[in-house]
Amino acid sequence: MNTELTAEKTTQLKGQLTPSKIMQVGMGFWASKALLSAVHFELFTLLGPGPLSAHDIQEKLSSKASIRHIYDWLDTLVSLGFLERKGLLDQAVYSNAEDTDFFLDMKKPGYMGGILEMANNRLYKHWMNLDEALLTGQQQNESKDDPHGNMDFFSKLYQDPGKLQEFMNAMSGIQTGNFIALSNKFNFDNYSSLLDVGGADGWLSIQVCLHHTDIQCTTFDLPPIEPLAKKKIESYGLKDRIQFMPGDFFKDELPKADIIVMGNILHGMNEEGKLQLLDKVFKTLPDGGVFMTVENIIDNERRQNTFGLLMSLNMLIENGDAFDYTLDDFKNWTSRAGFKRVELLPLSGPTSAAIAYK
Ligand SMILES: Nc1ncnc2c1ncn2[C@@H]1O[C@H](CSCC[C@H]([NH3+])C(=O)O)[C@@H](O)[C@H]1O
Repeated sequence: MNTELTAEKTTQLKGQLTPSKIMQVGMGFWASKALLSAVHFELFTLLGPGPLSAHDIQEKLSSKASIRHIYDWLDTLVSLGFLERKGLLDQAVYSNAEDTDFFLDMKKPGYMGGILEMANNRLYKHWMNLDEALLTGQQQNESKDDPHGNMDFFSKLYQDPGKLQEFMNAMSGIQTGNFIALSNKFNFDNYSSLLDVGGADGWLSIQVCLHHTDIQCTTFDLPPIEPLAKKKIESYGLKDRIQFMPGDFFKDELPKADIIVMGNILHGMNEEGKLQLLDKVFKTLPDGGVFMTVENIIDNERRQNTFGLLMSLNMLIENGDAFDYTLDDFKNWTSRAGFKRVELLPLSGPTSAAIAYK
């Protein structure tokens, strides 16, 4: 059978094709930025107490843009489902949609906008240089001119207290659902101690302790984090159960624990750094101990987890030669370190816990 496409068939085929997905993704930064600006201006917090008109919003933002453009921005957010609206233009009042009210009102406990604040303030402009990153393999963030890789950019980032706090909030924002899911899904009953390496302000330890009364946690991170972590741990009344230990996971010994967790740590390393940390973790754990990472583990076929794949490109932007990985990769590295078996525990959305048993 002649399988060549005739001119007529090609035209027919093209008739069925539409560029809508290409346009949606290609121009997706418009929609992304409209939402990120709303987070930046705390629009969903402004609307927390109740509906406002476009004029009210313009005034509260001290905006000098035309009211027409304020309508355009707000109605974009309506069309995307992030706002609700009654009436039209000068008769309209705007209110939060259910999800933005829950997750993006800073005055509500479910607020997770930290990651979007950081996306607006840092990642958006660093991603502008993805072309350069793909050609050079070099990181494109604040440490672009002095790159060292393997998460070394933190020493520079943390010199700015605003950026330090913003980064902590971003990490809590992106991981809250995952840490709660991990606390619910993993059986912590057989273990009495947990160490969270690179535990930031202690959010994972807090969630585990809130869900399980018999476990003691240590959260290990760089010294500048200590005051923020202690404050947060105390605010949950957990200072007797969660200890902050300052240190450098490459240079210092890790404290002993039955379970060692790393959330979004291994992906920030090149392969050598990953193997070095895994060796250290294996030596620190007792027999029967457990190691788990909480990351956007890419599916083994590398076709499904778009967010995980994009996160890996984000690691190129942030660290140069660092990358996210599949469960097969994890199995390969952990078995080289000496672990017996691995399993995958899906958490929320694109994130899973990859678990290795000693
Ligand atoms: N060399 C290092 N030693 C200890 N902590 C580090 C080091 N380099 C980076 N970090 C910390 O690693 C964390 C990476 S971000 C991940 C934070 C958290 N585990 C979460 O899942 O949300 C940050 O809190 C950094 O301060």
